[in-house]
Amino acid sequence: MVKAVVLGAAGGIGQPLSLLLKLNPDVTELGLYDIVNAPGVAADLAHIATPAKVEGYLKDDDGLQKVLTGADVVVIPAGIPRKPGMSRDDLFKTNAGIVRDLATGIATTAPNASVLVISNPVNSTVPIVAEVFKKHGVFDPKRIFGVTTLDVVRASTFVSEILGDRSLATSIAVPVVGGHSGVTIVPLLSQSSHPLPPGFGGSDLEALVKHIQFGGDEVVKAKGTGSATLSMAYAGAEFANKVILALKGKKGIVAPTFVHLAADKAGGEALKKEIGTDLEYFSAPVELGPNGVEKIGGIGKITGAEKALIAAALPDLKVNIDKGVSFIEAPKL
Ligand SMILES: NC(=O)c1ccc[n+]([C@@H]2O[C@H](COP(=O)([O-])OP(=O)(O)OC[C@H]3O[C@@H](n4cnc5c(N)ncnc54)[C@H](O)[C@@H]3O)[C@@H](O)[C@H]2O)c1
Ligand SMILES: O=C(O)C[C@H](O)C(=O)O
Repeated sequence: MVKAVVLGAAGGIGQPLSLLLKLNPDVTELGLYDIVNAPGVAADLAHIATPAKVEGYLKDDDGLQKVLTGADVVVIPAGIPRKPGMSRDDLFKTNAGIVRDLATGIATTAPNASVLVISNPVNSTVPIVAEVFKKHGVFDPKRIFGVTTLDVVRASTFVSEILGDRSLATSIAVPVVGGHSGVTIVPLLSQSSHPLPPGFGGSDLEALVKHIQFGGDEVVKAKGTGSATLSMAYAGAEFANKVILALKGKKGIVAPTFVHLAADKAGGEALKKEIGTDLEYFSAPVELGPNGVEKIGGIGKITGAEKALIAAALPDLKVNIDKGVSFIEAPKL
């Protein structure tokens, strides 16, 4: 029995993500919440012949509390998206408050749920959720995840294009570490499961790295009115389905995700040493388990250029993380 909940379920990401979660046969209950249209989206999805019972709620009549009751996995795509010319950080002033309020609802009604944060800026919204949980005395770093899967999906797709075989895209795995914005997105292409062609390097490699780091900007520019929704729904469902499988006891599932490094003390400390930082959050390959984060993996062998990319990511990451933490200012634990 798994209850999955989507907060922001009527939005551009929320609707296709809810559809994909409805298709997961392990989901027995699907709770949808939004400030608009969630009951309608729920009524529509409820007719799909898969096991999940679907319910939709609005803010009135304690909708947030109702949807979160009994939740095992809560995915948050609530909040405004970018328009051309905006950075993800420009979304902070609107989305920080939205995420804080939703996290407060989770902390009080479903403190043991795994929380998957999609709302941008992820590098700041994940610390916001953590600080809210600390304030309520229910902080468990093993259960709070920043969803960076779209960067991994983009890396697989773009590498398959370079290899000239798109059919490989679903089997190509490239670890993407750091965070989820611009230069904090660090693809470790030297560790691609399918190596790049011999001689691929120099400006071609730099262009590929930029394509992955700024893939989100490309979509924002092409759409003109918002950001990636369909590819994000795909990526969000892929990550949520992994979390659900691990929750149900499947072993050995590893995925990059932005986590508090105390989620695995030994792994987190080793990672900090490896990358030379005292940051509390980083996206790293994480082994998932029934209680959330099982193990934080290291970076492993990387090239000099990749070391430089990690070093370039750290200052921005620190600014983003500090901004999220100070927005809530929980008492230090
Ligand atoms: N992590 C990632 O890789 C990634 C990728 C794409 C988009 N995003 C982010 O996801 C967020 C959503 O993007 P979108 O395109 O779906 O936006 P959208 O505007 O289409 O949908 C957002 C939804 O959130 C709802 N909402 C707003 N305030 C709410 C609240 N307090 N409670 C519940 N619901 C609320 C809105 O009513 C709307 O339905 C944005 O912040 C965007 O930047 C993240
Ligand atoms: O680019 C954005 O603002 C949305 C998202 O973070 C993405 O990477 O597509």
